[in-house]
Order: sequence, then C-alpha cells, then structure tokens
Amino acid sequence: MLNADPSELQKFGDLAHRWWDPNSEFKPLHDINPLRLGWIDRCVGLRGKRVLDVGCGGGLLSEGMAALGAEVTGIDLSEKPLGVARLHLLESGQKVDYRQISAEALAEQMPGAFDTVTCLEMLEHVPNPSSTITACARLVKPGGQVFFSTLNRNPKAYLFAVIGAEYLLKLLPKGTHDYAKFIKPSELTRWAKMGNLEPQEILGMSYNPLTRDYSLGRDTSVNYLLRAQRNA
Ligand SMILES: C[S@@+](CC[C@H](N)C(=O)[O-])C[C@H]1O[C@@H](n2cnc3c(N)ncnc32)[C@H](O)[C@@H]1O
Repeated sequence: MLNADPSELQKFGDLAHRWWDPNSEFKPLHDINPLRLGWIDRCVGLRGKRVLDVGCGGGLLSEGMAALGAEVTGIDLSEKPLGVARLHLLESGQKVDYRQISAEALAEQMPGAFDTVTCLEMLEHVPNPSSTITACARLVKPGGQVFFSTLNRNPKAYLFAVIGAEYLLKLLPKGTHDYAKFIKPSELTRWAKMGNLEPQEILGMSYNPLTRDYSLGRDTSVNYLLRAQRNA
C-alpha cells in the first residue's frame, strides 16, 4: 500500500500555485530556507554532490541546493507542486530532475544512488514515517548523510505550531498540521536507527514572534532537524 495520505497531497496541490510567493501560506518555508540550506551545505558541501530531496513540493530546497552546485533530484507524490517546481526552473535557470514517485518506490529502483538525502517538513504528513525514513536510508550511499526536519509532539509545539501559527498569527492555513502526527525526537532517532542510520546531530529551529525571525539552536521543543549517517 502506498505510504501517502490523499487528503495531504490534495491540500498541497490546492495551494501549489502560491508556492513561490514569499508572502503566501509558504512564507514560513521561505523564511527557514536559507537557514536549513546553509546548515546542510556546511555539513556535506553540496557542490558536486548527488542529492535527493524527498517531499520536495514546489522546490524551494531543491532549487536552493542546485544553486549551490548540487545535482538534485526532487520527488513528491502531489502533481501540482511538481508542476510549479518545473515551471519555476524556467524562471531561475536552475536544473533539477523532478519526479512523481514515492521514496519507497525510488529506493527499489535506485538503492544507494545518492550522496545525500533531504526529507524536510514532510514526515508529519505521511501515514508511516518510519517507512519513509527507511526508504531514505536505502537511497543514500553507505556513509552518506540524511537530513530530516519535523515538528516535536508536546503541549508547547501544539501551542506554537497549531494555535500560534494557524489561528493567532495566521502564518499557515487552519488544518495545515495534525498534532497527532507530530514526531518526538526520541521517535525520529529510534526510526532512524531501525532504518540503518546513525543519528549524528539534532538541531532546534525556533521562531521569535517579536522579531519574526527564525534561528537554529538547542531548543528542539517545536521545530527540529536531525542529521543521520547511513551505516556501511
Ligand atoms: C510542508 S511541504 C514541504 C516541502 C519541502 N520539503 C520543503 O520543506 O520546502 C510537504 C510536502 O510533502 C509532500 N508529501 C506528502 N506526502 C508525501 C508522500 N507520501 N510522498 C512524497 N511527498 C509527500 C507534499 O505533497 C508536500 O509537497
């Protein structure tokens, strides 16, 4: 059975035409993109690397990585965001190979084919995150790095990511996130280990509503990222 929730794919499809508008529902992704991109580049040195971006959506991260010299493949199961991502290449002049395929299916076709795999802000939208994580681990070559980001599950995350972002600050449309699908760092690291990955670093990403800035740091209580390495 396909590890995907049709209503999630539809939700991103319906909003896809606004993906590259920095003042749209995708503003938070635009705002965090330079931070996460810079971190990934510092960790792996993207130039010349073969990178897979899982759940790439409209291509914010994929294009950013391509602009830094990576050879990027972006996959998603929602058709419209991929269409927007392909169209945006005409504007930016970047090169990204976008495909509509699941991580699990690509792992069957191309095991160990990538130097680095990214899977950001996607795991909290799939029915079986552990299956996606294992597929990411199979897609990266032994010793390669995999990057995940998601939302922690605790009362503060509920307050900030659902009540704050969707209802008070209206940064995101209501219903963007389902609290029950948020993932604790302990769960993410356990699934990573089960998938043959060794967790290397967990980093928090915090939003300051006063300055309206995001920053990377130790506070993993709401948004966080995990870097893991595939075992040999
Ligand atoms: C919040 S967006 C994140 C986009 C991008 N990763 C980023 O951080 O800029 C989540 C994306 O995951 C995609 N997605 C949801 N379920 C998926 C699945 N099972 N396989 C692939 N992509 C999926 C959605 O279509 C959407 O484009």
